[in-house]
Amino acid sequence: MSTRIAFLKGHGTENDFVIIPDPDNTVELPPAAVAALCDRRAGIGGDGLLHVVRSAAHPEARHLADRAEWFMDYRNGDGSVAEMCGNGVRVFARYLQRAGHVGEGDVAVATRGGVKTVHIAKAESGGEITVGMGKARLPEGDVTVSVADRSWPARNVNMGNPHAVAFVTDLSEAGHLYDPPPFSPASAYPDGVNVEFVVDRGPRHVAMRVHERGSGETRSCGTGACAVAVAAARKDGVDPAVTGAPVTYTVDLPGGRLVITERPDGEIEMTGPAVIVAEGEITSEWLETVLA
Ligand SMILES: N[C@@H](CCC[C@H](N)C(=O)O)C(=O)O
Repeated sequence: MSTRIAFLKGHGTENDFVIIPDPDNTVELPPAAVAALCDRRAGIGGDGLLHVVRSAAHPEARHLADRAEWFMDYRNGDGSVAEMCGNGVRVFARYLQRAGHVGEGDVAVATRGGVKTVHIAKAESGGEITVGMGKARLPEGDVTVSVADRSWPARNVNMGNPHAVAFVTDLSEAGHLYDPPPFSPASAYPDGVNVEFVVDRGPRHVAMRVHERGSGETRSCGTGACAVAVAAARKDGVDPAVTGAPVTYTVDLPGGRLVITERPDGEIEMTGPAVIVAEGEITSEWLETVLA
């Protein structure tokens, strides 16, 4: 018997996602199914997938159910699991709003990186979505990233997921980011890394490209933009914990603009657009064929 699985498609600054609403956690999504759904030619297409599940119905989030009704079970486009997705959690909140599960204002979302508070602004004030991303960790130690025969020193920044931030003189320097940029030492990122290449655009303003772990080069990465803002601030000699004042960076990405503020207590907020583009149904015959 054929069943149909509802899906939506959304993006945040062109970091795009297949969204699978599944409140009771009944849809099986093995890595091969996620990769097939995210395939841009033979599937729906996306940098990643947002599996929308009630926290109480998911073994990884049950313990968070009293703090956040919904769990973002995030997957990369290759089917791998990641701790956090900054654009994804904003698109996730937009889906909850569209489905009538939440209204404008604050919503708590459980992620593998902890509970995040997402604020949906009123439509009349632009409707942008802000997420409290938590604090950055800056592990000590030199890191190097390479593309083809070029190498750059990079800053190790952890936003719940791992990042290597390399400042370059021109964004074209990194060439084609088809493959994951090799890094050293291997011990810096035992589970792989997202790599950002960054240029200055002016005071508190940078632009970046990113190669995402598990997805390839994408047009935006929210956790990456936060990692870049923190690395840029430290490079500019600014640490809100020392100055006692928040600092805001504008981060331009190929897919749009994100605004990142780091507060004196280390908490980081990211604001940007989040859009639902389409909705439809996946046929179970297709999924079965793909998984056979
Ligand atoms: N696009 C995301 C990050 C998604 C996870 C990342 N690829 C990883 O494996 O850590 C974002 O907006 O933060």
